[in-house]
Amino acid sequence: MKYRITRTKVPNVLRFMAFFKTVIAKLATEATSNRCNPFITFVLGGPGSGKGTQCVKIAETFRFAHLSAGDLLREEMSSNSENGTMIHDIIKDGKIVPSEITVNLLRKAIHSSGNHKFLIDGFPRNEENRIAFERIVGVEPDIVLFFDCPEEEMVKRVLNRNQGRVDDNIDTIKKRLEVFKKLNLPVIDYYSAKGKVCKINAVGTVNEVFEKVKPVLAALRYCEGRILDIHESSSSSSSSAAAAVDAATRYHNRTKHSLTRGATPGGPRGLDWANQPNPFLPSSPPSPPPPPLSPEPHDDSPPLPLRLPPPFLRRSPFSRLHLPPPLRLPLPLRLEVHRPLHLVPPRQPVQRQPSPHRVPPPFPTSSPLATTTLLSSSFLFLFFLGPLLTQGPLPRAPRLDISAGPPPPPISARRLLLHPLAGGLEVRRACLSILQP
Ligand SMILES: Nc1ncnc2c1ncn2[C@@H]1O[C@H](COP(=O)(O)OP(=O)(O)O)[C@@H](O)[C@H]1O
Ligand SMILES: Nc1ccn([C@H]2C[C@H](O)[C@@H](COP(=O)(O)OP(=O)(O)O)O2)c(=O)n1
Repeated sequence: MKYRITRTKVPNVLRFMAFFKTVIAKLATEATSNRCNPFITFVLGGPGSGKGTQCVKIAETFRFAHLSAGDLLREEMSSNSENGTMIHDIIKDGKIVPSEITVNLLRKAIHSSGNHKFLIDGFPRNEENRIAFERIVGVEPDIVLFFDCPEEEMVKRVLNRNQGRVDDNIDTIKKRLEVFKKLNLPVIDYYSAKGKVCKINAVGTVNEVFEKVKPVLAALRYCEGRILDIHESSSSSSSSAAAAVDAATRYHNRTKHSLTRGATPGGPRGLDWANQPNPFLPSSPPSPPPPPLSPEPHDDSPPLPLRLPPPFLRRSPFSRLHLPPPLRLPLPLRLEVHRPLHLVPPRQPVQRQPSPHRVPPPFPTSSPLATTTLLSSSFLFLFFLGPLLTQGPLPRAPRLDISAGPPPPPISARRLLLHPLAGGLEVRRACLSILQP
């Protein structure tokens, strides 16, 4: 069963192309800004667990910017600012400074640092801190390092710290430990549930603990598909392995295999996704063609107007979508787009065989609604309408072939095609017809 799709109003299609270009540009901008997001590591643990000590080593070795919330607050406290006395009193009492103050200090430090990888030490201390950071700075941590240390060890270390801090005394430390258990552990639980916490046993010498930290940081090179420029600056036993990884990373960054370059159409060195192989071609051998459809009942009813909900009707009514007589579409469905599939106009038109897109079985056969959901507007848009309309001149007869297997419950073609389009395909005044050849 074959239907021909023709386009009748070129200016409308141009408008649609402009819209499509805008969408692509927006996606590209988002992708770029994602790449520029800072890499945030929250470093948590009780008072005296060794957060600051380990942060200094991590920052040196892996070139992170180290921002200690406590240090920023102490600086603010001694700068005679209007909040100085308040901060002093809160810290001395072992309590937590209002989030707005701490987060703004952190935000300024992040923006002025010039780095893009941060260790944020001693933050967030409570849920309020966490929520304020997400609201004001607008990012979540990529990972959370949690230094787990027994209480008696923490007390011993704090009392030996000897930095003249107003809160390093036995009375304040007891309160801080209570605050840690009551307010900070729930934050750690929150990030644990999100799979972001890396718990490190903080017992042992400084170097022993650092040996446990190092592999965590080294693994971040490839965190979430991003290649971070995380390199150990000190010589290490694994330096030859690291050098091999670096060489591979540099190679990938130089070539079209780069994960971070050329993601926009017409990118550097002519890398253009449009010229890349069609990623949707099936890798397995094609399955045999489905048996032909059973004969259809004749239907003389006039073509159905395509009803689009507002706001799609704002400018002008959508044109009619001429549908053939009701068609039994047994399952599974197969859509074939007889056009090369590109999302942007190729420099050189590439001739390709039709690319069949199987709607993956098992198809839910019981509910027509479930079926139409699979053929959603974005599906049609991405795989059929969008590519067609951005290709420049259409071929004489672009075809959308719908073929189907033996008949389980019948589904009307009107329902199948109207429902997804009416669901929100944002095409203004495009004029499409589906015609029987
Ligand atoms: N692994 C360790 N073993 C023994 N002492 C440590 C260790 N790590 C840190 N210290 C010492 O304990 C004290 C508290 O460490 P610090 O890094 O300031 O902890 P935090 O930032 O978590 O409060 C410091 O005097 C530090 O030198
Ligand atoms: N997010 C934060 C971090 C620290 N503070 C206050 C309260 C803390 O007891 C002090 C000292 O913090 P700091 O991180 O330097 O303390 P420790 O390194 O855990 O001993 O600062 C805060 O109010 N909010």
